[in-house]
Amino acid sequence: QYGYTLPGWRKYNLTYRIINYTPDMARAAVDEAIQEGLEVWSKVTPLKFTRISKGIADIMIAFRTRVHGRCPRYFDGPLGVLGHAFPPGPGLGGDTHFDEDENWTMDGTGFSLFLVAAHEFGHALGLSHSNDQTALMFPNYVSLDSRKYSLSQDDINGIQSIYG
Ligand SMILES: O=C1CC=C(NS(=O)(=O)c2ccc(-c3ccccc3)cc2)CC1=O
Ligand SMILES: [Ca+2]
Ligand SMILES: [Zn+2]
Repeated sequence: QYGYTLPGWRKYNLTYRIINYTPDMARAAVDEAIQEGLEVWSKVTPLKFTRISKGIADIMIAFRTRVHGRCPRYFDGPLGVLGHAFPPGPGLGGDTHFDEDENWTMDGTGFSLFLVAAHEFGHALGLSHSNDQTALMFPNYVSLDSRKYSLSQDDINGIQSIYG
């Protein structure tokens, strides 16, 4: 059963901004992985994501290492934690950071940015972890072939319990 849900966004039109890029992947590949990670959720809810290239977006996306900016959570170097996202809300709410010390790839060798992004965006939309090991919100990374990846019913029940 999906984890209990935090209050979600009180609007369906959300903006996102990619602050910086990882050198591990082509920019276009990063843009695509982020867009697909968001589409996983917008496909099953009334949510709409609009990309902006400057100013403050609801979901600010950045690649960071160790202690970074005014973020209260830190990264731990290669492996371990791959990313973190803040639940819906003003300011840091919704912001999603990826650990730049990881090897981000789309070919299955390193970590799939698409998969980790989809998981983190689940948090940025208000979902917590699920104990259903087939769920995207399961706490442990399973390197599936992200091409044929789809949401589990548990994820869908969870997100629709907030934005149904
Ligand atoms: O709140 C937390 C705390 C710890 C986390 N660990 S992680 O960054 O290594 C991570 C773990 C699992 C995933 C994942 C799980 C299922 C499918 C795809 C990715 C992504 C990131 C991820 C996270 O969002
Ligand atoms: Ca790490
Ligand atoms: Zn952070």
